[in-house]
Amino acid sequence: MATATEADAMRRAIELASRALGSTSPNPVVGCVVLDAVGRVAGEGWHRRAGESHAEVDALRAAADAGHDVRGGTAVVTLEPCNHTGRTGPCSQALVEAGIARVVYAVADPNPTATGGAATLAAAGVETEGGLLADEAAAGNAAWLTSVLRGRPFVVWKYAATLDGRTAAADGTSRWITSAESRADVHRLRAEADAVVVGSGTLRADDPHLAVRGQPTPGRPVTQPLRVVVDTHATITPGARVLDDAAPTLVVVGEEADTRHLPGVDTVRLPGEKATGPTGDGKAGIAVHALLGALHDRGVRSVLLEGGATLAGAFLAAGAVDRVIGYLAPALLGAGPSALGDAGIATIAQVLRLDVTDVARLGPDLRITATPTVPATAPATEEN
Ligand SMILES: NC(=O)C1=CN([C@@H]2O[C@H](COP(=O)(O)OP(=O)(O)OC[C@H]3O[C@@H](n4cnc5c(N)ncnc54)[C@H](OP(=O)(O)O)[C@@H]3O)[C@@H](O)[C@H]2O)C=CC1
Ligand SMILES: Nc1c(N[C@@H]2O[C@H](COP(=O)(O)O)[C@@H](O)[C@H]2O)[nH]c(=O)[nH]c1=O
Repeated sequence: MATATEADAMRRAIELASRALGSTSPNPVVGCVVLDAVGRVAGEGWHRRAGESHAEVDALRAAADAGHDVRGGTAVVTLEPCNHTGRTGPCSQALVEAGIARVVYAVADPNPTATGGAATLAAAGVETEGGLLADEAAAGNAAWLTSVLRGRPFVVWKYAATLDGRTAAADGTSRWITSAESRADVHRLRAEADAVVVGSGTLRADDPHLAVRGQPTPGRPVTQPLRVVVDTHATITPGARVLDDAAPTLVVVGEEADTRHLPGVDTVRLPGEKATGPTGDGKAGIAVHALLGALHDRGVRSVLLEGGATLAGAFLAAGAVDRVIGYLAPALLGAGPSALGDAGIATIAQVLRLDVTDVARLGPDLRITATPTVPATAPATEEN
């Protein structure tokens, strides 16, 4: 049974892990607090980016640097210590060698290549306990856990709308619907995501930049996401703002697209799919799961879908939205595009219900975070 000190240490480890959101893919975020034999904090650590030290090794090093003896102590870690030698050595071995007597972890590692750390520790005589604050730790690692379990990135669909659900005015103007506070929060979402995705409609309407501006989270280094434009017919022009060098950009085009006007631009050709279902208009677009598969192959574990309504509808119809974040401004437009296009829902019996997980005030606006009550689905690929 974990102690209150260990629970406090786990809360701290979850906070430490969150500092690296957006920086560790394809790895998880992991935090670790090492307690000495009498339960004092000896060292803290977290995994900062793929290829760098894992959280346990980072915390052991911090303890050693501070001159603390951790023999007979306890490692409290948000994810089961890994058991494999990747770019760094196995953490289970490092903990054994440091003389750690007990390991408390939150979430078992579902990754087939890394799992088994708890068994290795137990075999070496280390007491192990899993499951402490597992729900909180899993929520902090939702993107990575989703990507391991579903074989595609975790998708957050974000939109900014008036109270009557409009995302632009009738003449197409949209800057700005939401407040400066809300927009700063969107830059935090971008920094925490591996990729930001928009459709070609948004590209043409807004010429968006999509990079992180400023420093959304004080004290945390800014990581830029991959900017992704879904543009079947390669309509993007070389002068588009999204093609500057502020962050990498990937242009996703159809198999037949002519990309000769885009020398030096990173493009990927993907198969199309026709919108189906009772309300589908039959127009071809890039197949959503092929898109997510291609991003996954590039190490993308979390996607921020920033619109527009048409692409968001396709993602929802494909069961590929895991979280919805709506920024609602106390303003009315009455006309103009709505937040969501056709999502293949034809009748009220098919309505997509959401659970609200958070409501926050950002300046004058409301931010509502919600998840589909029916979990988003795995990709419809042959291996599933
Ligand atoms: N306030 C907000 O939060 C936001 C507002 N907006 C506003 O929304 C409007 C643009 O939205 P919208 O016109 O819906 O454009 P989208 O950004 O949703 O782009 C839609 C286009 O994406 C391409 N596409 C490629 N694959 C797919 C697929 N599988 N499913 C659907 N589309 C696909 C299609 O064109 P093709 O196949 O030819 O490439 C399609 O027409 C603008 O007014 C913009 O200002 C946009 C984003 C956020
Ligand atoms: N109008 C609007 C948003 N619009 C979104 O922001 C994109 C522009 O990004 P950038 O060019 O990087 O500033 C645009 O294409 C659309 O996706 N977002 C918001 O948070 N609030 C707003 O009021």
